Amino acid sequence: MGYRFTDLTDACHDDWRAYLEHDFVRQLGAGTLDEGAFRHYLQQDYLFLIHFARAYALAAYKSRTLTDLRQAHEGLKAILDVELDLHVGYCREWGISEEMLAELPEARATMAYTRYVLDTGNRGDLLDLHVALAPCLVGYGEIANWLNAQAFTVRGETNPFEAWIAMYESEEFQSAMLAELEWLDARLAGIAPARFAELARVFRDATRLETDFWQMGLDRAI
Ligand SMILES: Cc1ncc(C[n+]2csc(CCO)c2C)c(N)n1
Repeated sequence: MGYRFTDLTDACHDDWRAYLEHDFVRQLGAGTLDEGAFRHYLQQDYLFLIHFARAYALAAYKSRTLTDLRQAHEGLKAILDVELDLHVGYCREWGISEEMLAELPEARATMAYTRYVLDTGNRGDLLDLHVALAPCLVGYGEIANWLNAQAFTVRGETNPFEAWIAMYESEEFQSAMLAELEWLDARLAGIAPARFAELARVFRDATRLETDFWQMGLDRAI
């Protein structure tokens, strides 16, 4: 019997749901999230994205096939050439200047999560690294879909966080998420139970660090 991505979420069901359904996410969907908390999250997310780009560079280094090397290169380019600019533009709309972003102190939750991902990729292989990144890549797509299914979610102009939800429900983002799921399902299909247990631990750790990232936003913690 082969493993698949859903076996990772099943193996840490409560942690996975706690991340997807966090108060930060609920308040964002309802449009009631404190704007200062959202601004704090956006600022730390800028630092997160920079380390995420480094993780793609590590994925390039860890690649054993030209296909994986190209995929990592595309991911790195997408963040450096497109997503960071979009994020800086979005921050500007929320009153956060590029100068402020350049001066930001890094919150402990940001450090913990991003360095955990990089360390997991460093000591492990490309699959370890992808599994450490999966709560980020797959989780945000699932969060947008989950929010859309909740009665409390407010869509449209009246929700100040409409653009955030729209970004992660977009066809472009959802198809990137599906491509990642396909990649993971193909690799997980051939592994032994002991290897699955290692990966399930990585996935659970990274999921809990995503939850801490939401909490850091809510608490405006540094
Ligand atoms: C804490 C945190 N976790 C996940 C994401 C989502 N995200 C960041 S980079 C990326 C892949 C490249 O598009 C995705 C899905 C985020 N923004 N912040």
